[in-house]
Amino acid sequence: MAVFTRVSPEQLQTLLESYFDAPEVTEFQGIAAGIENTNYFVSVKSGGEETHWVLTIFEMVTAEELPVFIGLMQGLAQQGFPAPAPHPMLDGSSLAYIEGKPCVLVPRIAGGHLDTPTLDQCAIAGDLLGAMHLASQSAPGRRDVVRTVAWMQSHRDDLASHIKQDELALLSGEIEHFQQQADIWAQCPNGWIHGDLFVDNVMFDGDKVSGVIDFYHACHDCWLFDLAVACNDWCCDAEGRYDQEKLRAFVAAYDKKRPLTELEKKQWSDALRVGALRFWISRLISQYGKGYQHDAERGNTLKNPDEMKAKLLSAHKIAAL
Ligand SMILES: Nc1ncnc2c1ncn2[C@@H]1O[C@H](COP(=O)(O)OP(=O)(O)O)[C@@H](O)[C@H]1O
Ligand SMILES: N[C@@H](CCOP(=O)(O)O)C(=O)O
Repeated sequence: MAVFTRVSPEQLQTLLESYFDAPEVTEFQGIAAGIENTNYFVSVKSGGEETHWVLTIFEMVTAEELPVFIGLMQGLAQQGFPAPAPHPMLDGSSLAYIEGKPCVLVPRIAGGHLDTPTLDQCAIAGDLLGAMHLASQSAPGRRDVVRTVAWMQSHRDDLASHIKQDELALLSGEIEHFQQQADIWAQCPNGWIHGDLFVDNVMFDGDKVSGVIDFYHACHDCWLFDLAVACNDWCCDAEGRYDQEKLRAFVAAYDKKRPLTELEKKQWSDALRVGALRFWISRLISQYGKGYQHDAERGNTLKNPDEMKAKLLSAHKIAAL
């Protein structure tokens, strides 16, 4: 369940009046999926037209952090990329508040996410990610990467007493390996990355992509990491078994859209390792970390860190492109 903030019909009406002329709410329903924010489906009639939206209330992301994400989504949408750009209010601003929390109203995307993508759908996602990287070049704003070596090291120290010795050794070794390659990563093409292009963040309506959601991990980083994070989910199962055909299809479609450099091709296995490492750490933090977000009382389901460890270990065996 993911409705952490309850909104009354009166509160919703007041909010919608800042977006629409004489709005009449025709649908208002909490969305069960999701683990971080509160989301509601909202439909509104205004000026004789009915429109469909998702109201996202932010539980973790702060009002100070949001403008850069809003600018990115709006910039991508202007380029024709299917990002649900926050709708501006009548005064032109896109960041609203409800119950003292920041919120946005975004267009409702048709369809839903896939369960297990096919080969063709992996190719579609590869093309989509390449398109996002190209389109984001003209998007405004900048957000520095959060999951740096320093971030990893500090969480490794917090996690040390919770995980097994061999896991701690693996974690430390991988962080050091990543750190030693800093000069190489600095030479890889970079820009805005989605940062979390898992299967559940790409919506399909029939055979076509209808939208991409959850841009709240987006930041400036190596594009190859974004490709790796996506492939670790789209082309690899929970036991860490890569599907080589899907991997080839995903990467080939991406490469066709945004050709990979020779250095990126060489770094492929290392990128998959870093991609898995970052999410292994974030899932461990959710489970054990200080001030962790996904506590059981809120009804959250923890994502299994072992899956990311398995992917990390398998990524060692993936050849260069
Ligand atoms: N723009 C949208 N259009 C349609 N459904 C959406 C939209 N945004 C979110 N959702 C729905 O809400 C769910 C939770 O959204 P998500 O951003 O993944 O939440 P969280 O960050 O809390 O995990 C998604 O799985 C999807 O079903
Ligand atoms: N995709 C990540 C979780 C991201 O969390 P969200 O709340 O931003 O959807 C994972 O699988 O670990």
